[in-house]
Amino acid sequence: MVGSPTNVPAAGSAPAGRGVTWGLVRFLDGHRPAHDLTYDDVYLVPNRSAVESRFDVDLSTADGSGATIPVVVANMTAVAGRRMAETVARRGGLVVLPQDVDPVALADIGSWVKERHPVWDTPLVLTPGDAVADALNLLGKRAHGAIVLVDAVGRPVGVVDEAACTGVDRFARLMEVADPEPLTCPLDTPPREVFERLHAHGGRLALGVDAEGRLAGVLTEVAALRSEIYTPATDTGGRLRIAAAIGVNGDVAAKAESVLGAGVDMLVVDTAHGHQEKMIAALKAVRSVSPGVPVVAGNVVTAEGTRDLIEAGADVVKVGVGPGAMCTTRMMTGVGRPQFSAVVECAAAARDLGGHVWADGGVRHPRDVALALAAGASAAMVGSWFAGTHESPGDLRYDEHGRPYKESFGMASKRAVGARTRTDNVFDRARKALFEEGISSSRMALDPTRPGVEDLLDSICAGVRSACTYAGAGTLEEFHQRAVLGIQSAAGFAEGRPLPAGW
Ligand SMILES: NC(=O)C1=CN([C@@H]2O[C@H](COP(=O)(O)OP(=O)(O)OC[C@H]3O[C@@H](n4cnc5c(N)ncnc54)[C@H](OP(=O)(O)O)[C@@H]3O)[C@@H](O)[C@H]2O)C=CC1
Ligand SMILES: Nc1nc2c(ncn2[C@@H]2O[C@H](COP(=O)(O)O)[C@@H](O)[C@H]2O)c(=O)[nH]1
Ligand SMILES: [K+]
Repeated sequence: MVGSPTNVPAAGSAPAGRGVTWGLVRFLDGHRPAHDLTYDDVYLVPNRSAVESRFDVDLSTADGSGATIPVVVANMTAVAGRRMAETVARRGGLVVLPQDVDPVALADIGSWVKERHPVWDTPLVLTPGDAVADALNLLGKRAHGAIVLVDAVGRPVGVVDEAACTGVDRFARLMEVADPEPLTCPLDTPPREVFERLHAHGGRLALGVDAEGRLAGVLTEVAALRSEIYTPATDTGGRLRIAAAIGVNGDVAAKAESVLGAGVDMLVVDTAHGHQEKMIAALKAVRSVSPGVPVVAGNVVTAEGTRDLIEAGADVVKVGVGPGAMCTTRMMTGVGRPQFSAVVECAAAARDLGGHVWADGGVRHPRDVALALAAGASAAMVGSWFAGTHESPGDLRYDEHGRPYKESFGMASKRAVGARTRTDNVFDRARKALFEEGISSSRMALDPTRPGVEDLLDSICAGVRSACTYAGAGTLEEFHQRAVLGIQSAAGFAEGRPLPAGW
C-alpha cells in the first residue's frame, strides 16, 4: 500500500529525545504531518552540537556515485554538457548527460571529460592575431572570464579579459590589448601557492604550464581557494567522473552498452513514469549487460515504486514527479507528490533494501538541498537553477534591460520531444507532440554576483555544511539521523526570506 500521513507512527514510537518519527525522519512534538509536505512547508531546528567548525563536516555521499558533495546535475539538454560536467566534477559533484545525446558525441564528451585536469580549469584559447570580436564571443563560455593567447606551439603569450576588450575597436588584434606578462606556474604548484602568487601578482588568471612551457590549465584566485576546500569526484584512475542517462524505449541493452563504452561512471535509466513495466524490463536489460557501475532509475514518488525499481536492479532511485521548474506534469495530469514527503517515504523504503535515493527537482535554494538530505536522500539533483550559469550549454543572451540569461527548457517539452523524435516519421512525431509536459522556453537569469555553477555550489555546500553543524552532524548520514524538523505556515516561510529592499 502507498504510504501516507495516515501511516505515521504514533508519537510514542519516537526515538529517545525530541519528537515523533515519520518514515525515518524526526519531527518536533506536535508536528505530526497531516498531509504531504514540500520543502517550503518544513524547517530544521537546531540541536546541541559538538561539531566545532563547518569545515569539519564531511559532505561525501555513500551511494556509490563517488561524489564528494551531495549534488547531481540533472540530465537536461539546457543544463548538462561537457563544460558543466568538467566543472562540477572538479568540485566533487556529478553531472548526468541527457539521453538525447548522440552516441558519437557522448563518447567524445566522455573521453574529453576524462582528459581534463582534476585541479586546473580548461582555458579559453585564441591566438595573438585573433580579433577582439572573437574574444567577446568566447568570454561567456567560462566563468573565469579571460582568454589566453598562445603561440604556434601552445606557449602562453598573453591574457585578455572583458575589460581589455571594452572601448576598443572590435577588429583590433588581441595582442594589442592583452596583458603580456601573465603569471605562469608549473602544473604541480600547490593551489595555495598559486593563490598567494596570483594575489601578489594581481592578474586575473594563473596559467598552468607543462614541462615544455605549454599552456595546460588556468586557475583564478577563487578557483585555487576552492581546490583547497573541495575534493574532485574522480574514478579509480584519478580522472573526473561523469554519468549519462538512457531512456526505456528501444534496445535498452544496446544503448546501455554504448553509454558504458563512453566510459561513464554511473548509468541513469530515466523516464517520466518510472514505476511502469517498461522500466522494470529496461532495468533487467541493463543488468543483463553487467554494467559494472552503479545504476540509477526513476522517477517514482512511492515506497512501492522505490522497492520495485531496487528489486529490478537499481542501486539508486530517482524521486520526484512534478516538482521540476520546467515541469507541467502536475498541471496537466494532477499527478505527482509534494517533494519532501516523496523523498522521506522513498528514502525509508530504499534503506530497507540497502538502496539510496536522489531527490530530483524543485531545488531553488541551498535549504532545499539540506532538507532533501535530512529527508534521507543521498544527493539532490538540480536542473534549472544551474541552467542560468556560464557552464550550461546554451548561448549567453541579454534581455531588454541588458541583463544576462540563458534559455532553459524541459525534457518533456515540445522542443525536447521534437529533437528526440527527429528521426521518427512525421505522423509519429505529431502524435508524440500531443503529450507535452514541460516548458519549451524559459529565461534563467545569470546572477551577476554568482554567474558560475561553482558560485552556486559554494552557496549550496556552505548552506549544507552549516545545516549539519546546527543539527550536530559531522556526516550526511548523521545529519539524516539527527535532523529534527518542524512544519511551518506560508507566513513562517516568508519570515525566513531576506528583505533586501526593506518593507
Ligand atoms: N520528474 C518528472 O516529473 C518528469 C520528468 N520528465 C523528464 O522528461 C524526459 C522525457 O521523459 P518521457 O516523457 O518519459 O520520455 P521517454 O522518451 O523516456 O518515453 C517514455 C515512454 O513511456 C511511455 N509512457 C507511459 N506512460 C507515460 C507517461 N505517463 N508519461 C510519459 N511516458 C509514458 C511512453 O509511451 P507513449 O509516448 O506512447 O505514451 C514512452 O514509451 C525524461 O528526462 C524525464 O525525466 C518528464 C515528465 C515528468
Ligand atoms: N515534468 C517534467 N519534468 C521535467 C522536465 N524536464 C526536466 N524535468 C524534471 O525536472 C528535474 C529537474 O528539476 P529542476 O527543478 O531542478 O529544474 C529533472 O531532473 C527532471 O526530473 C519536463 O519537461 N517535464
Ligand atoms: K513544477
